[in-house]
Amino acid sequence: MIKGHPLKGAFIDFIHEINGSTLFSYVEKVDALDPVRFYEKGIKWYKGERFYFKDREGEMTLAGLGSVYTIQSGKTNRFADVEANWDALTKRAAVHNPYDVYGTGPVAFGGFSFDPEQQAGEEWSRFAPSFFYVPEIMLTVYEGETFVTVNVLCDGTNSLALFERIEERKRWIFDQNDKAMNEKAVLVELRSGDTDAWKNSIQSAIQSIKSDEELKKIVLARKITAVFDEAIVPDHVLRRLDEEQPDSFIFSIEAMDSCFLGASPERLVKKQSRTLMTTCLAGSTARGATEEEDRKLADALLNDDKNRIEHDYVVQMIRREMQSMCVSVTVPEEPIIMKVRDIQHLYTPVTGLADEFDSILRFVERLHPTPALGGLPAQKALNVIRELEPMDRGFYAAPVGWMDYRKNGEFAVAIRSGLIVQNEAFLYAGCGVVPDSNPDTELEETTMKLRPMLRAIGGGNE
Ligand SMILES: C=C(O[C@@H]1C=C(C(=O)O)C=C[C@H]1O)C(=O)O
Ligand SMILES: [Mg+2]
Repeated sequence: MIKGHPLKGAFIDFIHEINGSTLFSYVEKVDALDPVRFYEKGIKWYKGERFYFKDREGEMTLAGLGSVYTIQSGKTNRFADVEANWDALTKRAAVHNPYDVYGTGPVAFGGFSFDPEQQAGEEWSRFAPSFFYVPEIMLTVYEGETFVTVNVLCDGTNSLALFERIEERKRWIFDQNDKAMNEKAVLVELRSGDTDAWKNSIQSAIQSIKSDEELKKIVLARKITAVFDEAIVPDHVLRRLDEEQPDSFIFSIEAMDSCFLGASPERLVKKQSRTLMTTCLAGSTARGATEEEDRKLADALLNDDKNRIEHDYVVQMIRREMQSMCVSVTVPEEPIIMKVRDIQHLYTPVTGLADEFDSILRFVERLHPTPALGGLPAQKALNVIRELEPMDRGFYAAPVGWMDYRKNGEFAVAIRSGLIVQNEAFLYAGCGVVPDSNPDTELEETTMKLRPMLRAIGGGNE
């Protein structure tokens, strides 16, 4: 800690008293700094250990650098294990947070894989069935104000030198005015996979639904691979997503040499004190070239039986789960339209009131996967997905986000996303299959959903 820092005395007392490793966390209010720039600058010391998360309303952004503490779990019991691990750390932490603003103080960022029972794909080797880390330095922008949180994991042996090092890095990040990086890898090949085989799997899913009275919907996804001439710099992709998709969640999570990132329109769940927000998002159509065409497409979507059914299964499940966990739940009668740059969706926002001390993870566990990404009922749909999808979804379509030391936090559904490993990018898109699905139309829908990531990595469709 630098000389004269107001928390120096508190820190010295703290390191003398601790027994085992304990978190010392402090929050300061700082001048505004572009959070993408903060993330980019962090590459100097924290490459492979950075995250970014911006909500779709633009109300809050988090950017984290470094990893002072990691939480991972096995395939089973993962929500309870993560919760217990995080609780144990935060209960003993010394937190100096005079601001008490949402998203400041100790935060763990990460997520859960879509389906831990899916056969592990090599490209996802850096991502455990659940994977979270606590940053060393984190920037929070909340309603226009900027805060920085510093987390130090003290084990009784580290000294003030560790604080000095972090403070020095922090100062460099805020002071140094270096230029943004802008060189760019060139796309050499786009592998779309076997689209005929994929359409056959849609047909098989339709058959599965028709032959099982209980099974209503299955979401199937596909993966494309973009190969570049040299290593892709994920920072460039993040910056482009942030600029090109102002109405989406923007997220990025680095895990050593891999980076998973995307621009998702879909909130899984947000908890702020007693208030819960979640989203039913399913049913899709294109954007129009003119305002009038755009409106016509939206009207057609609102009145289309196939898409309304696809959407309604999501509403049914989310309403049921939320009612079982909340004291009150509000679900609008009819969906509205959500528009993002390349696509429009049927959208039903859901809110609820729960106990302040309920954990965000309880909601994540109960809601994931919603029928927007898995199907209805979830377990049966997952069995069909395991059988028909020849890939590991990894963190695609899964909960990605953050939780704080007060059981609050927010998770997006990590769609419109891709995994970057060296010079390859794996991009994913899926669609909701119901008996009236048409394989050609579903293929087109997934192509449309791939566009934001393709544009951001520089793979055409500007
Ligand atoms: C599965 C994806 O998107 C989901 C499927 C939708 C649909 O089938 O209409 C719409 C929104 C998302 O909930 C994806 O983007 O990969
Ligand atoms: Mg659809």
